[in-house]
Amino acid sequence: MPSIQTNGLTKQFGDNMVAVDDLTLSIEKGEIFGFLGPNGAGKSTTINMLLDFIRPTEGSAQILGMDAQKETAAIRERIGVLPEGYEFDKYLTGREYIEWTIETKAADDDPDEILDTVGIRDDAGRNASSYSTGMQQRLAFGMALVNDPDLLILDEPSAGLDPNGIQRMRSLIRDRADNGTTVFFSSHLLSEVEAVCDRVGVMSEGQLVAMDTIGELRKKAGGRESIELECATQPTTDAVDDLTDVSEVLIDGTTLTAYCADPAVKADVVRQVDVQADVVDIAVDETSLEELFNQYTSGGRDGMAQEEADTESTEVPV
Ligand SMILES: Nc1ncnc2c1ncn2[C@@H]1O[C@H](COP(=O)(O)OP(=O)(O)OP(=O)(O)O)[C@@H](O)[C@H]1O
Repeated sequence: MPSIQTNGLTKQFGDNMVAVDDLTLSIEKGEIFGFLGPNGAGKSTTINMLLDFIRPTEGSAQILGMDAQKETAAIRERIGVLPEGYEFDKYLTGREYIEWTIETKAADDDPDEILDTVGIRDDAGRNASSYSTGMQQRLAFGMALVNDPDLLILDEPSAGLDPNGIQRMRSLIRDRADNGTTVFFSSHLLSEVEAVCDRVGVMSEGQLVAMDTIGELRKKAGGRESIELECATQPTTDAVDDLTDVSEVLIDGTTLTAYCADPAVKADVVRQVDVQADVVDIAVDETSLEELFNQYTSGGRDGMAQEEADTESTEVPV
């Protein structure tokens, strides 16, 4: 049984805004799934439907085998949620928030242990509203960990965290997943996702345009490599115009950058440019995560993104 299963999940706001469009995905127990996408891609709307904060226009979602709309109370008992921008009021301390969550979930966690785990025990007696953004994020994460949930749903978990906090969050996520907890988290931080996720889904304009491991996404994106040549004189694009596997050429002064669809063409690029402008230095770069992300999200339902969407939709178990 998948921990999260959605079938054709769709949310339309008003007449024109389709925030989530026909989303079908399946996330297995113990998996760490990164839900990626630029601002406005539909990540939070999806999470809000999974949590029954808003109702889908069409489609359905099951959480831990239960209907997300009909069995909300039973689901809440078994999941931990870190919402985006949790707002703490000025009446409760950090410890009281953890104690309140333990009570609400009828759990038997030790508040100090959780405060220690997320690194805010020393500040537990202070009003949570006076915490820095990162400390509030740690506290909200601590609340999500109460009752050792079977599924953690985290909306932008590293928002506001310093490098130490991000590191702690990553290792906690890994630990929990190793113990069988499923983790679903949204992020627009590609490095974050690559560091911790088993698999990612990429959203763009409400649609799931790709779903795979980062390594596979990189491969499917063409594994585009760039080669940067520093020349003695200014090169022109003529030197590489005839090479079909060069997808793009940029010239900046005496530097020529060629993007190669097939890595094997790099040697030809060097040879041709050397004849024309005398190559003095060479640097090679794999597709950066940033570029990869742009390739998947800039095309929307057109171009490569569409091909990926079509491929992926046949692979999604329903
Ligand atoms: N209540 C609403 N009414 C109308 N439009 C909405 C509503 N909520 C979200 N939207 C729109 O739906 C789209 C998806 O928004 P959503 O918040 O799900 O994106 P997101 O991927 O979580 O973005 P971010 O990374 O910025 O949080 C956006 O265009 C947003 O403006």
